[in-house]
Amino acid sequence: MVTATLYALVSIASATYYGYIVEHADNKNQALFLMMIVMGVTIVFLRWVFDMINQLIMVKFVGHIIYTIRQKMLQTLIGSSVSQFRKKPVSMYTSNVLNDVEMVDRDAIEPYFDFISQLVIVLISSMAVLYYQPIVFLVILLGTIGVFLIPMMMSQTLQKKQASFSNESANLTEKTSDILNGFDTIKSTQSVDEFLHDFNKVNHHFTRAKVSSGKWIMANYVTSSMLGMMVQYAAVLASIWFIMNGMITVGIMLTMVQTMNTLVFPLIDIFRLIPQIKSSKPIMDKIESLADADTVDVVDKTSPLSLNEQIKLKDISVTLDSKPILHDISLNLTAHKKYLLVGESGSGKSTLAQLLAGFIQDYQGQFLVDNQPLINSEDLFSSVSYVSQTPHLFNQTIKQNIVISEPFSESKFKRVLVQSGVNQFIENAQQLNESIKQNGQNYSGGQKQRIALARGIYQQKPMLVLDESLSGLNSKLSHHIEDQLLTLDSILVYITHQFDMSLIKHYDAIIWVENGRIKANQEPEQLLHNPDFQAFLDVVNDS
Ligand SMILES: Nc1ncnc2c1ncn2[C@@H]1O[C@H](COP(=O)(O)OP(=O)(O)OP(=O)(O)O)[C@@H](O)[C@H]1O
Repeated sequence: MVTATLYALVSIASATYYGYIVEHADNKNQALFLMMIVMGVTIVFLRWVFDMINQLIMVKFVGHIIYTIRQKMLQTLIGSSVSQFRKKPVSMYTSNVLNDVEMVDRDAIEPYFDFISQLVIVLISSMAVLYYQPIVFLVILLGTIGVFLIPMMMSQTLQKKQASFSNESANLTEKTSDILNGFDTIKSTQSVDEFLHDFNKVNHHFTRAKVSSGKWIMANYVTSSMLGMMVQYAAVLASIWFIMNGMITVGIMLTMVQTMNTLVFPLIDIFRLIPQIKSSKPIMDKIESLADADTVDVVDKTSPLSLNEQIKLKDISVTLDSKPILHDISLNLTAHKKYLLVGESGSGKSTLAQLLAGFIQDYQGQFLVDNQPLINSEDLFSSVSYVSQTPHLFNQTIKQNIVISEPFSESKFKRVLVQSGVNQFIENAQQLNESIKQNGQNYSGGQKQRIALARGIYQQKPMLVLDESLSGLNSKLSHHIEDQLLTLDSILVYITHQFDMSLIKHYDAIIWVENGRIKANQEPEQLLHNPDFQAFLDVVNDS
C-alpha cells in the first residue's frame, strides 16, 4: 500500500508537471527549462522505482502465499485419516494441489493485490481531481457508480464458469494419469484409438469449460475497458466545458486529463478485477476445505501402542462401500508367532490384512491390543508394518525407499537386505544410492516387491503383515526369503497363494478365510489333514 501510494503521488506529480510545462512553455526561461528537464527525469525515475518495488513486493508476497497454501494442503491431505483420503481418487487431489491453486493464484490472489494497489491509486487520484475541479470529479464518480453495476452482474455467471472449469480440469488430470499409467496395457491391447477417443471427449469438455470461462473473463475485461473510456470521455468533455467558460486553464485541464489516466485506467482494472476475484470463490472454498485441518478428518500424530503380547479380534465385521466384506471375525495373534493367511481370491484376506494394519476405521466388534481396546485404528501404524499387494516405490534411492524415516543403522540395513533378498540383485553398494525411476520403472516386479518387503522388515515393528509379497519370485528365491521371514522376532501374518509345503509346518497357525469368514484357524499339522483344506490346496496348486 505504501509503494502504491508513492506511485500514485509520483503519477500525480507527473500530471502536474505536464500542466506546468504547458502553462510555462512560452516563458523563454532557460533556467526553468533546465529545471523542467531535471524534474521530468526525476519523476520518470521515481515512478519506475515505485512501480518496480510495488510489483516486486506483489510477486514475492503472492509467491509466499501460494507456497503456504500448497504446503498446508499437502500437510492436511497426508495428515487426513485413511478413510477420508480414500473418498476421492488421488488424481483429484493432484488437480486440487496443482491446477486449482494455479487458478486461484491467477484469478484471485494476484488480482486481489492488484485490486488493493489500484484502489489506493484511484483514491489518491480522485483527491487530486477533486482538488482541481470538484464538478469533474462528480462526473467521474457518477459515471463510475453507474457503470460499476454492469460487470458486477457478470460475476455470478463467472463464478459458475470458473467452478465448472475447475471440475473439468480435475477430470482431465484424472483421465490423463489413468491413460498414461495404463500405457503398457494400451499398447499391448492395441487400443490406442479407443483411449484417444476417451481422452478427446474429456479434453473437449475441459476446453469447452476453459473457453467458456475465458469468454466471460474477456467480456468482463472488454466491457470494463469500454465503460472506463466512457467515464473518461465524459470527464474530458466536462473539462472542455469549463475551459470554454473560462473556469480552468488549458494547463489545469492537461493536468486533470493526465490525472484521470491514473484514475480511469486503474478504475477499469477494478471493474475487471472484482468479478474475477469473486468468480474464484467456489475454488477458493474448495482449497480452503482441503487446507483447513478443522474441516478434514486429520489424524494427529497417533499415540504409540504397546503391542507386547497379542492382538485379539472379537466378532469383527467390516462393510466397505455398503458391501459386507468380513463377518464375525474372531482371532488371536500372539507375540512372535507366525501366521499364514489363506483363502480363495476375493475371500477377504487383503481386507483382513488392512484391518490388522490399521487401514480400516469402520468396523463392528472388538479390537484389543494387549487386552486394551483399540481407540484409533491408525494407532496400529506404530506397531504394524504392512506391505501391500501393490506397494509404492518413491522416486528416491533404494536405500531411502527402505529406511524411510527410521534412523539408519548400517548393520540392520545389511541384515535386512539379506532377509528380503534385495542383496541378490544389487550389483554394487553404489546402486543402493541411485535414484529409482518413477514407481521403480527400472526394476522388475519381483525386485520391487523385495524392496518393499525390505522396507517392511526394516521398520522392525512388533507385527509384520505381508500381502502376497513374494508372488513375483521363483520358488527357490521365495523359499529362501520365506525361510528368513520365519526367523523374524515379530508376529508375521503372511498372505499367499503359493504354498511352500516344506515351510508350511513352521507356521504356528494357518488362518483360512472363506467368503469373509474364518473357516479354520489351526496348526498346520491339524489343518493339513482336513479333507476340505486338502481340496482347497489342490485347487490353488492347480491354478
Ligand atoms: N473398498 C471396497 N469397496 C467395496 N468392496 C470392496 C472394497 N475392497 C474390497 N472389496 C471387495 O471385498 C472382497 C474381498 O476383497 P479382498 O481384496 O479382501 O480379497 P482377497 O482375498 O485379498 O482377494 P485376492 O486374493 O484376489 O487379493 C472382494 O469381493 C472385493 O471386491
